[in-house]
Amino acid sequence: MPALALHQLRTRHIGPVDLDVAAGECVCIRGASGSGKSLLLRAIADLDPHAGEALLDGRACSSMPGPAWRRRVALVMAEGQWWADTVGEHFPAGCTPTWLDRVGLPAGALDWQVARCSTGERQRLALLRTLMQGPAVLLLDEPTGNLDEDSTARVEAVLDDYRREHAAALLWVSHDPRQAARVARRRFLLEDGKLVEEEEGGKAAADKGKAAGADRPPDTEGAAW
Ligand SMILES: Nc1ncnc2c1ncn2[C@@H]1O[C@H](COP(=O)(O)OP(=O)(O)OP(=O)(O)O)[C@@H](O)[C@H]1O
Repeated sequence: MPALALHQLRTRHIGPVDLDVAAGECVCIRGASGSGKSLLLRAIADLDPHAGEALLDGRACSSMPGPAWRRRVALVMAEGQWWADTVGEHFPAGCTPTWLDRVGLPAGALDWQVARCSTGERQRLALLRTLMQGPAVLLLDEPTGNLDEDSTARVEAVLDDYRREHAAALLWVSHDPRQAARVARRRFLLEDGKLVEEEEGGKAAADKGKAAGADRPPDTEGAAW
């Protein structure tokens, strides 16, 4: 059974989308600006109205309260949302220096005022905040969009470790085809509201049918922590 399953999902401009993401798998979605990648992730997170169904381990989103769904199927937006003055107030369970170091931030970052954080710092902190909740599915909206090369490599490594350690399903939106090739074996283009699977080398597959990956073994070897 796939960790995340989308059945005929439709939202504004998008769909129907059918997609399975196995536990421990990372699937990448690219597409032109305005093609609807963020809309699709927001619909899966049950933040926008949609038709069709998203399921987590066979359990329908529509059978769960929205906040409970989003704790398990977490959307990580570019810079996250911030409601208190200091970074640490957004980490009720804390965050170890190890985690902060792994994304290139000092231990003292929890004491920072949110207002002083750069966009790249907010992006990494928002990601850590989500990982601390231990979601089963990560919906990643350009998670390295504001980062330099070194920070991008760090975030890719942290997400890869999280995927392996938690057998998490990752749906990763990226504009960078090289990043897509690094992080995901199955990659899709969002075109005219439909997901089209890319073949090796980046060419879109002729088969625009169901994008199912449940028959593939999850890539969970070699957990690093
Ligand atoms: N609340 C809204 N009301 C009306 N149109 C919207 C709304 N939100 C998004 N759109 C439109 O839907 C389309 C898809 O937007 P979306 O943000 O999903 O694109 P995207 O593929 O993520 O783009 P980018 O790569 O630039 O981030 C855009 O044309 C956008 O203007």
